[in-house]
Amino acid sequence: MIDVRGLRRAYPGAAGRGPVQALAGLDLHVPEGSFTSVIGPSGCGKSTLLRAVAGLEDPDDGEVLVCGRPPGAAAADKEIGLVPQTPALLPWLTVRGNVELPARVNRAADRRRSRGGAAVQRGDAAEVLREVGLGQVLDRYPHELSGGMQQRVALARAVAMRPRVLLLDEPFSAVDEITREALRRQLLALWEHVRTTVLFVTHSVREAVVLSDTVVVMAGPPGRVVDVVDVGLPRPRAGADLGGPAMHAVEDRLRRELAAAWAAGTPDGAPAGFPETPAAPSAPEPPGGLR
Ligand SMILES: Nc1ncnc2c1ncn2[C@@H]1O[C@H](COP(=O)(O)OP(=O)(O)OP(=O)(O)O)[C@@H](O)[C@H]1O
Repeated sequence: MIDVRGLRRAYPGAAGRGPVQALAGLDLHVPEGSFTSVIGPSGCGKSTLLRAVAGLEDPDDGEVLVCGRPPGAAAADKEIGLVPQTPALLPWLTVRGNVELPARVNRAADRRRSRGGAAVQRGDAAEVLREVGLGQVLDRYPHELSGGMQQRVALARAVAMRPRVLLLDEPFSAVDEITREALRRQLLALWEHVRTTVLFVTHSVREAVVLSDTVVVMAGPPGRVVDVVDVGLPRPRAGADLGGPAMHAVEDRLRRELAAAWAAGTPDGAPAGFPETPAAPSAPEPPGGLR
């Protein structure tokens, strides 16, 4: 569903400095209907990768295909949904209005293209908002919502278009830990319902393991894939009592990989105090385990 081959992307450097090589010949394959997370140290190129898959960054070299087509073409047909780090809702539209907007814009574009032909039918905004627990606030405005609720609106807005590919860039990074856990649960339940192809950028090992089929570990800059880890936990996971030894083993492996990736991406290696030995095994999880 997503194929990235030899992707290179450099940004111009500040005055007197050379360009920043953000991605250095990166390869990635995301199968249809799978949930894939990308983790890696800050600055290793995760967002650049996501933007390239969304069609928002042109590769300097290499190829990106989404649904077998260049990302720009897939995005134009609304086959790609993007949930950014900050929800970017329109303040003059209600919750329902924000979620309906992409479908309205799309219908208008369809009508222009087909001179009044049938509009594309996508998911119902109110139904998707109910799925993310916002059925009671359809007529509220963004400033009346908490940060976590706004992020759920952004998620509902992307999912309502029923995209074949959903891209999420650290969507829960700006909310507190309790809200974050609730959002993870809702994303998991929603995804186990719609089963669209997901590429999810996160800094949280726990989040990556709980949500994903596969976790891609990146190092950099320059950004590259250093490991692809099969999570292998059974589904459905929404509402399941996770947190057993299998889950801790995957988490510990990823923490070791991240420590190595962090050191590899730092010009002088790890700073004093950075753990050189593998992280201690994870503490056992309380029942429910979605932390
Ligand atoms: N517009 C830009 N201009 C110059 N350099 C950039 C630009 N965007 C990103 N970079 C650089 O490219 C590299 C990769 O950035 P990117 O944002 O993709 O990393 P990231 O892994 O998503 O980071 P984080 O986890 O902190 O969000 C970094 O070194 C960053 O400084």
